[in-house]
Amino acid sequence: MNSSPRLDSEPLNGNSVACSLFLFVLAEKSTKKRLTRHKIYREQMNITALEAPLQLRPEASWVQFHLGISRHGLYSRSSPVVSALLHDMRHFPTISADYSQDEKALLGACDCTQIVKPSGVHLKLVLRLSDFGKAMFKPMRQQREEETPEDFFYFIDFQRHNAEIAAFHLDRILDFRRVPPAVGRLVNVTKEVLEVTKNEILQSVFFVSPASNVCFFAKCPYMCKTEYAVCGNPHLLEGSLSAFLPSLNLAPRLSVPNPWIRSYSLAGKEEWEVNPLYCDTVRQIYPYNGGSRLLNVIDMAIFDFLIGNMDRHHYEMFTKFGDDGFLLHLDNARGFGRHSHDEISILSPLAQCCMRNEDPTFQASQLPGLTVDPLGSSPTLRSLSVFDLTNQTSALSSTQLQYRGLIISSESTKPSRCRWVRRKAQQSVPLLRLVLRALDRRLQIVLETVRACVEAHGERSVVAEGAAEQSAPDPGPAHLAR
Ligand SMILES: Nc1ncnc2c1ncn2[C@@H]1O[C@H](COP(=O)(O)OP(=O)(O)OP(=O)(O)O)[C@@H](O)[C@H]1O
Ligand SMILES: [Mn+2]
Repeated sequence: MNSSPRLDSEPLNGNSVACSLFLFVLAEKSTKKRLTRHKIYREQMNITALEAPLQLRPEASWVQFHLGISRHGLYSRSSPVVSALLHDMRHFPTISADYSQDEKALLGACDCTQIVKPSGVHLKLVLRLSDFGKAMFKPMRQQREEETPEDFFYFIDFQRHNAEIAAFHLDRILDFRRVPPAVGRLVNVTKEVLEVTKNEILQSVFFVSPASNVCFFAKCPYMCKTEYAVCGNPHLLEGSLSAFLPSLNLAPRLSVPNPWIRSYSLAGKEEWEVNPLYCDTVRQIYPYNGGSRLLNVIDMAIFDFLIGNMDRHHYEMFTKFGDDGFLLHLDNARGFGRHSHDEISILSPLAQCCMRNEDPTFQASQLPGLTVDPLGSSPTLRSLSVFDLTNQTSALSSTQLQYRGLIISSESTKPSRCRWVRRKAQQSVPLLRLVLRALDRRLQIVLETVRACVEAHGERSVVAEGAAEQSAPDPGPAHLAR
């Protein structure tokens, strides 16, 4: 188990969030030298300074997002914070940019033992916005409508920025609320990254391509070639912004290897791939031998099957919520790669853990967005219509709006770019329909799997009544901030 560095810290409260904000400002103020150097750099580069207003607002959407995290999920069902946060992440100017911690590990700038799996090819940046909120920026690496080639291994698959966005909306529709809010944005890599970053290494990896576009790449020990760079057009680069979780100091998280992890080598096979009774072993081992952890892993498998994500090597949890806290569905960039193929192996935790007796496999409330009727002649899904393009439910229109968010956010940009984005969006409409069809199809497979289990072992031993949270022996604190 790969645990986060500070498991023993005090519970997070509102004061400590405010305190950390002030510490941040103090830290920023105290690094005068660095700022001076940066100022000189900006003057040399003839860059107009984007001065950050040192104003911290406790009502800032990202602060409210952090304070609203509870043992039931990252935000509450009716939380107004999410839309405010999405708006702010899309519109607020950046005041700084840096590599993420795991990318820094590759540069020797931090302790590699604290990093789950450093990845250099996946260029991503941490952007700080003018309200001091942070977001993880994943740039567009391939055309939106491109399917992953059949011969690609999942671990060399591209990261898809739009998969991060779509996964957030699907997770929200399913009522899991375990994916940090994510939004699309056109980032001006010159103004919003190069001109605001204090990281000299990041500054040094910028270059202008033969087509006069501004590009940059990750400094990494392998595959550091300009063909792996990302480029603006000439400055604007489409990407996803995911809201940052509270820092590990304030809200420690565990990173746990997924028991159904895949082999990250060309020929290797993991035990779950060859042993159909693998779940019986997992079920006997802490923490999967009690509480709702195994059910949560099954939730995650269902989510991953729906989005087609084979890259769930670890999951993270807030330590404060204990063993039965929710699993964070972080990093969904390898979802939605192939709408024409359903990867059944992702459902293995659900299929293999179909229980024969005692402990029921499913909580009736497990898929809160779904009405699971495993014995019904045709499995029904309360929110099936949200995936149906012809059925305009409010949930659907919000999803579409977000898919179209990239177009909306481009309206303020240059006309040529607007036309380009609009053309792309038009091209992606048939794709959207294929993805929605895949979701419908996969949902039927999930419900079919549950039904087969019920048919084999009887409903009473498969489906339990009551919420998983209520059955937890020690529910722990309800709120991250209390
Ligand atoms: N929204 C977030 N807030 C805070 N930390 C995050 C967030 N998203 C990701 N991280 C941290 O950054 C790490 C890397 O992120 P992510 O997995 O999305 O990128 P990646 O390039 O796919 O990396 P890897 O190859 O390690 O999976 C995560 O394991 C997590 O600890
Ligand atoms: Mn990843």
